[in-house]
Amino acid sequence: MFTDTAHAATRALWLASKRHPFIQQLQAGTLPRATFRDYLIQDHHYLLEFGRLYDLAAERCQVPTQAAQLRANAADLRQGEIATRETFFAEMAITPAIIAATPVAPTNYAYTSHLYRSLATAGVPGAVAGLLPCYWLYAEIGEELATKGSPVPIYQAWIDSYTASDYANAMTDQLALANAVATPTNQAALCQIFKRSSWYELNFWQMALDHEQWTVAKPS
Ligand SMILES: Cc1ncc(CN)c(N)n1
Repeated sequence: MFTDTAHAATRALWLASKRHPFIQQLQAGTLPRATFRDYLIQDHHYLLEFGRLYDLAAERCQVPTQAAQLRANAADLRQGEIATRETFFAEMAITPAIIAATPVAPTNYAYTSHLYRSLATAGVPGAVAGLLPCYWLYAEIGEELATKGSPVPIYQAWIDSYTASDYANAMTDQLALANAVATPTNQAALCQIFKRSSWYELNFWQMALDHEQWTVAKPS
């Protein structure tokens, strides 16, 4: 199955994400609040693009049941993960104006661009493969962190949001969709896309930890 192959091919990258200092500090409660705040702002930009990708993939999808699932995924994302973050934003004094004034950081821009590229070059299966590590890796990180928890309530709430049953159900549907769109012909390309998304997931933690900025000048 495609998901087994992709998961096996990215084991080392995923382990690096699970052991990343951002995750370790979040679990220990030592992650600076300013770092988490910046992560939330960048991640909001990311999640908006994620929803748009689902919409675009749904528009292009020729299989009605899969198109319906992609549309449902977009709705679930907006009513679930994106909506959940509103309580975090209130606690961290993150306003729509602050989000709008914060440029998308280079790694975030590159990751979301990779997702659009995956749709452009490998169609709906490419988008599905590119989006899958986002769900799946966070579910695994949430599961691992849940066993220890975090002493900081907002970090614990973040962990809880990835172990909630609706997130787990969405995960199962994503895996089934990925296996449905994979074929012997496209599987190698999908695996490459999945791997690259996994690499960007790892770099996203580092981006947040570094408060990454455009080094020369922000493109307008
Ligand atoms: C970058 C990133 N990757 C994954 C997730 C979990 N949906 C997220 N919120 N942000």
